[in-house]
Amino acid sequence: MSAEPERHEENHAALSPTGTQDVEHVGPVLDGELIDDTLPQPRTRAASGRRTKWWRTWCGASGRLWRSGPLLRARSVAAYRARKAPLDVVRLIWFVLRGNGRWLVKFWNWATYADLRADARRARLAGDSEARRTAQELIRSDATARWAKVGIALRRCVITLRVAAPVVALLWLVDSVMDRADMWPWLAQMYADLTAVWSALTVVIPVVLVLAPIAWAVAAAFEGRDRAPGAGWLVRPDRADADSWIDERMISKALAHLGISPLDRFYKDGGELAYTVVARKDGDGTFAQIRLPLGVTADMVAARRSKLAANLGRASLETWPTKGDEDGLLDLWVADKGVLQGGAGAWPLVHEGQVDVFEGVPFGLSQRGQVINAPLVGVNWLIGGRPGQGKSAALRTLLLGAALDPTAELWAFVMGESPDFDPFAPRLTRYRMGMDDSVAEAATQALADLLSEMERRGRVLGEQPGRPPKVSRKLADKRGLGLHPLVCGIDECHELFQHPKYGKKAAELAVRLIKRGRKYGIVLLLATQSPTKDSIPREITRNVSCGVAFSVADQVANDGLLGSGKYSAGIRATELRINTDRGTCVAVGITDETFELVRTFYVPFEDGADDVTPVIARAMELIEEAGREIEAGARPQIETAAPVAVDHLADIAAVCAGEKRVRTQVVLARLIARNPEEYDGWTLRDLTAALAAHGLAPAKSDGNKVIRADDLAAALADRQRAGADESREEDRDSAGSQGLIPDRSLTQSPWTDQRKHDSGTAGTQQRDISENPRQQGGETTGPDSLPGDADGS
Ligand SMILES: Nc1ncnc2c1ncn2[C@@H]1O[C@H](COP(=O)(O)OP(=O)(O)OP(=O)(O)O)[C@@H](O)[C@H]1O
Repeated sequence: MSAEPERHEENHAALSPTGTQDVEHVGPVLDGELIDDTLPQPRTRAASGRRTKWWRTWCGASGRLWRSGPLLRARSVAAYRARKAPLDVVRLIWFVLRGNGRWLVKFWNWATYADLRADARRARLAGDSEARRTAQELIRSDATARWAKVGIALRRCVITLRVAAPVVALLWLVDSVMDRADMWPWLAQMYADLTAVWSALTVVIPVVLVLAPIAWAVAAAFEGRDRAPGAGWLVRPDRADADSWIDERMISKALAHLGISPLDRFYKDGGELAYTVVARKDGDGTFAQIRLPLGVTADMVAARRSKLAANLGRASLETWPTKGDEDGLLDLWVADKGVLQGGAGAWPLVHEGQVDVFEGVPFGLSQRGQVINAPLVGVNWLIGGRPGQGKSAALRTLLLGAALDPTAELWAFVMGESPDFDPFAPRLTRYRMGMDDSVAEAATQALADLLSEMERRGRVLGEQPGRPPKVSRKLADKRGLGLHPLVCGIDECHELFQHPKYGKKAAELAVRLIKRGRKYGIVLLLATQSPTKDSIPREITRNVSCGVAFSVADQVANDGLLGSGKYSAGIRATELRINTDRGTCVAVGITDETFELVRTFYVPFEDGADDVTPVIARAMELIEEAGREIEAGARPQIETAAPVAVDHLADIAAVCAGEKRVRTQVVLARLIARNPEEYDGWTLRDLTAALAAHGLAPAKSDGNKVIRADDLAAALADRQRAGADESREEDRDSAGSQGLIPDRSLTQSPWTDQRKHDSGTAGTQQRDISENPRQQGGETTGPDSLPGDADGS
């Protein structure tokens, strides 16, 4: 405290000038302002606040950018390259040296005709004097030609020198004796140009002298590089699987160590593989297509799949070397590590949605991670694999999809005691489950009925305008025709085909159906544990369009399900591990790809989890909304489902009556007015097709398309004549037995069968449709007639 006044005085003393006592001395006066820092300082604070805010934003943005994906990748690649730099430099030097070495060898081989000499040597060892002489003559003639070329080149140099030297000497002489100002202007100009050229050369030559060795080194490094194709800089160290990331280099390396001798020779000779499709991301993996060198086929690579998988750092299941369009083209798809272990997720239609079976049913995820909409109409399916790997679940998914199409009719037969399809009962027109003979009999009868139905459908199709070759959505929607999709699933079908009493017949019927039913909207879905030639007829395995193999034990089962030759082509369900890969299958025919590795959707129905019943409930609602129902009484019989065929030609003639020619649009309008049920929805195309069926075509009149009354009259007369001839023929052949007499059971209509089975197996009472099949020990509780319209149309 006492120190303060003293310091004050000292300050005063320091400020007082000497000798002036009575003047009050103060320090220098400074202009200032009293600032009360307790008061707010708005402007300064706001400005600095803005600066801070801006700074924070900038820091945040640059931080985000710094941590962003591309920069992170660029940084990690840069850091990786920096770490590798010393090694890279050493490698580069080695490449340059090796490149020069390779050039030397090439030059030596060229200069000494090493290749021709080798030919001559081989010929001598083989005792082929003719070949040896040819090689020696080639060496001689080549040497003569080569020296001749050298001679010509030398002569040209000498001539050039001879002409150029005197000119240069003369120019130098003139320039040294004459002043440029005294020269003719053109001569002076020429000297000026020459000087300019010379100055340019003095600049360019040193640059070239510096660049040439660099270019030489680059070219030598290129020549001396590792011969495995694929760019090393593609390595992505930031990836978790950087050690096994797939690019051309990795693939080439992996192929080089398969132990295929022609491939090894190819690499030894410095060959480089040609990639017709470079490695690129394809769904959940990488795809590349490689043209294999001489002597190597895709099958040879496929046969060494596990070695290839090991070389690529993958599991066998993740490595798919298959034959491309040609034997020498290798299609290679390699899954991202571990990706196939995840399931396909929930079935997309489990909670909502409807299906058009003509468009397909969501079946699973392909190896590319895309949803596969599996075709149903126009194909047949054979699903197989070891027990408990997902066959029934896959069949159930397909049938569930079909159930969500209100126009589809579903039949199901389970040749064993399994409740897998019980929840379908309300939606099934026929359903039998069990191991007894009656189930085999019912299934065989169903196949026979399907065959009869197929024949009926063939006739109905033949009567349609333009004779369409197959059932389309449009035709399937025409209620009265009875051409709706009819899907019949048989689980554990080997039990049926091996049945001592019905097996042979069932197999025969199934083969006929598979061969011919596709066009008529009749689909057979077969599932089996045992796809051998004894349990499934060869003709079935040969003719099904969609083959699905879950984990199978051997090549026989594999090819039985997927088609012969598939195993050797690398399409192998044997690689699927039992239980581990449950629900994953190899499928052919379900897309345009040669094969698909499918993780199938799973709709649970086990251990108290039941997602199937709600879907079936929805399917029933859809049927109701569409005005259809599955009830025996309201169903039309198959045989009578086809309406009385409408005579299109007669109708057209009728609407044109009294007029010489009528425009096609007018004819169409009149047809619709005459019989809307038949002609509503017809287009000019349908009309043209209906005419074409009788050899007619619209004519042109004043730029319009017309139908001429004369043409119609002639066509009607022709038809009448042909009809008369036909009936005469029939009279002659009164036995009416041309062609094969179909088996009796084939002539029975499904309806007849349904009526028969309405009462269940022999001795049982007719069941109420609300009965539970389980209570019946596998009896059908489903309604047993075809879906149709509520109105019975
Ligand atoms: N796609 C799938 N995803 C996940 N799990 C599945 C899948 N498919 C089937 N599973 C599981 O596998 C079990 C067996 O399936 P499923 O009954 O369909 O096999 P299966 O091959 O028909 O057997 P079996 O030949 O004995 O009838 C199912 O209970 C289910 O747990």
